[in-house]
Amino acid sequence: MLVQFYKYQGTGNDFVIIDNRTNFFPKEDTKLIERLCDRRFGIGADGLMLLENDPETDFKMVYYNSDGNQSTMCGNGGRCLVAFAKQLKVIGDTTSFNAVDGLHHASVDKDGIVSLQMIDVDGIKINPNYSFLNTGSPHHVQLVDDLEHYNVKENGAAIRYGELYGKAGSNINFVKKIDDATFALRTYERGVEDETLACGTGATAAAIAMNATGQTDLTAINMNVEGGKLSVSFEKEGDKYVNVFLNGPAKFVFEGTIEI
Ligand SMILES: N[C@H](CCC[C@H](N)C(=O)O)C(=O)O
Repeated sequence: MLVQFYKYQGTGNDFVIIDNRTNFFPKEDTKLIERLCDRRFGIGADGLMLLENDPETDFKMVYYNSDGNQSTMCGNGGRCLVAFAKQLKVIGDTTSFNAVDGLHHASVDKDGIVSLQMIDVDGIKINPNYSFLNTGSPHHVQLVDDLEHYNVKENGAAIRYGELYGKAGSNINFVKKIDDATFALRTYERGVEDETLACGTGATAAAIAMNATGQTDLTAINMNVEGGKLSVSFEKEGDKYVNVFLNGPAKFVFEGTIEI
């Protein structure tokens, strides 16, 4: 079967997107999804998303990591899917959609910046050398001095597969403070099993963790990632973080067809 696909990227976190509103796609075929994400034998991407119909909202988001397994929420993927839905004229400049972690609202501004509301965050675990929180996906966050030269893949894999996070694992974020309003971030992503150029739920987790651990008192924070610039804003309600938004570009790269 010949399938139309669309390639999007959000600050270098890249995705294959397929319009699956007719429910034709073989969602259980892990090997197929892994091949479509393979950068030599397939299209190449950090993840694959299906746009599907949803009875309550504009659409449903289904997300798979490049290992072919369905996974938890993808922030950059969610932003790219909103841009795709706008391209398809499924939505205008604002939308509500359902994803694995529930209902999301989003908007697209005149410059194509997509602002995605993330889930509320509470129950942050703060340890002396790292924090752990869930922003739709699980994230370990730790400060690193020489982030530029840090071996993210080796050190990230060691923590992700170590005793801290058991079978489920976690995404691993390494952060460096630039100033009170800006942090640099590099992320080892679970399910990609490598560093990605950006991680949206990771940027969200890092920004909240920097506030929760007193690195900054600000609630609107710039996150400089390898693939560009994201920003995160939120409000504190006691120990909870609400009205959490992940903002940044989400760009169409190319479209094509592929035999599956
Ligand atoms: N790899 C993540 C999901 C994608 C997260 C990332 N691409 C984002 O933008 O949030 C996980 O399995 O927890």
